[in-house]
Amino acid sequence: MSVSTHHHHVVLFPYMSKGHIIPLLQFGRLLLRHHRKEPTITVTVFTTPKNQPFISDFLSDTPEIKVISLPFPENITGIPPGVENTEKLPSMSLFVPFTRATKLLQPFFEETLKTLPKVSFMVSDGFLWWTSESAAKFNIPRFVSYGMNSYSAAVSISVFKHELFTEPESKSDTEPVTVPDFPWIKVKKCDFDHGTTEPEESGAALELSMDQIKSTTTSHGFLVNSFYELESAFVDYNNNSGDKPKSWCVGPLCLTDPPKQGSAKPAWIHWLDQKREEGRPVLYVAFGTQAEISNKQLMELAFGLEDSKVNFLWVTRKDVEEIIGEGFNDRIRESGMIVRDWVDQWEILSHESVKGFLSHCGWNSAQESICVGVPLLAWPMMAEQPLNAKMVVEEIKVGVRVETEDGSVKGFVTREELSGKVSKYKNIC
Ligand SMILES: O=c1ccn([C@@H]2O[C@H](COP(=O)(O)OP(=O)(O)O[C@H]3O[C@H](CO)[C@@H](O)[C@H](O)[C@H]3O)[C@@H](O)[C@H]2O)c(=O)[nH]1
Repeated sequence: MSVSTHHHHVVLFPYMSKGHIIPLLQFGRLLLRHHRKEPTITVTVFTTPKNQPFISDFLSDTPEIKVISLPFPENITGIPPGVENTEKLPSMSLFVPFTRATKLLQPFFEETLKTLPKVSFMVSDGFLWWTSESAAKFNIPRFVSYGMNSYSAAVSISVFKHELFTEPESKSDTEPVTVPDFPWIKVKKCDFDHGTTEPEESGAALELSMDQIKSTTTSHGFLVNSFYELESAFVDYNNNSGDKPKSWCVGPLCLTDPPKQGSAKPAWIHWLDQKREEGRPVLYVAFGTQAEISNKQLMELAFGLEDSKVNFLWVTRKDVEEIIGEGFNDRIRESGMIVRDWVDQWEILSHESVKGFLSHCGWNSAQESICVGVPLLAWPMMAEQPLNAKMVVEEIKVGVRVETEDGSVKGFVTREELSGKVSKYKNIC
């Protein structure tokens, strides 16, 4: 198959986690939209069989994007058979073996590349470090994307460059330390999640990070799902520190989501409509696709919401009633709705009834909330979420932080803290 010289073919390869898949699919949509008048671009997305249905469904408005599945590796120690997405991992402590296993896709990826029309450029996830080797073999410029914003990248780079937390005796987990390149920002060691708390696993996690960083620095560019005006000082910092590829702000990618096409309204939208008619503001509660919340913490959250007397729509992967026991659902029948389905979060956040978002501050969720003008109650749990929460609260000033009992990111949040913050927050939103 040949293509004209004016035609571009772009390959997208997202990491197998919905928080990473969604923005890259939105980027694919954006590319096609720019070339709608004169279709001169084709887009191919690579994934694995169990991720394909979600991707095809997400792209149902854009059937011209081709999706190719490569067989996900089998018999990986610790990874249950059939798990091809971090959402299905029994624990996020398996992040390193799961991510390492993706390298076994490389031969299939390269065999398939040979059969495709010439690729103009590739955007692959930073976690799939090995795709930069494939790109080099085929002479394809590779752009890297991690799904994170420029603020968290810049703060992490500065902390790493100045070795802020490398001296073992230097800082406790929760002691605030000034970031040298951004003296108005203070961070704590626990703001930087290395994916594991086990010392024997931290070597493997560090090695994986180093491979990912190395492949990033040799990439052609860095795509950031954000916009320059939101975090210009941090975009400039990233682009002025010399040795890395230039970063390009291509967001907010959530704005590429197509308008709803007259499909039947789900029950939670009806519920939000009803709250609008009653004139009751609603707090939306959701923690993305991979946060791990213990049953004890989940109960405390439920009681905190109940105590605060706020109207809330809570989207969760857990069976709240089974964990809390009978009675809770009856008590909150008037004020709360708990949903265990996949929802259209953008549709919920855009609803007039939703006046606040209790969020883990995954970057997609935080940016979606910023875009629709819904203030955040920031409860970061892992990955770069503590930095996103800091940005939202201290930099953009569109949120209030939920504090843990011991000040650490992984610490416990009490019902009193939650109900207190929700009440305080009700007054500002
Ligand atoms: O029922 C649901 C659940 C989620 N979403 C969407 O799924 C995405 C979730 O992404 P995000 O809010 O970023 O959360 P995570 O899934 O936790 O994201 C991971 O990936 C992000 C991007 O790299 C990181 O910022 C996070 O720390 C990391 O946990 C968002 O677009 C949501 O709108 C839905 O539409 N419906």
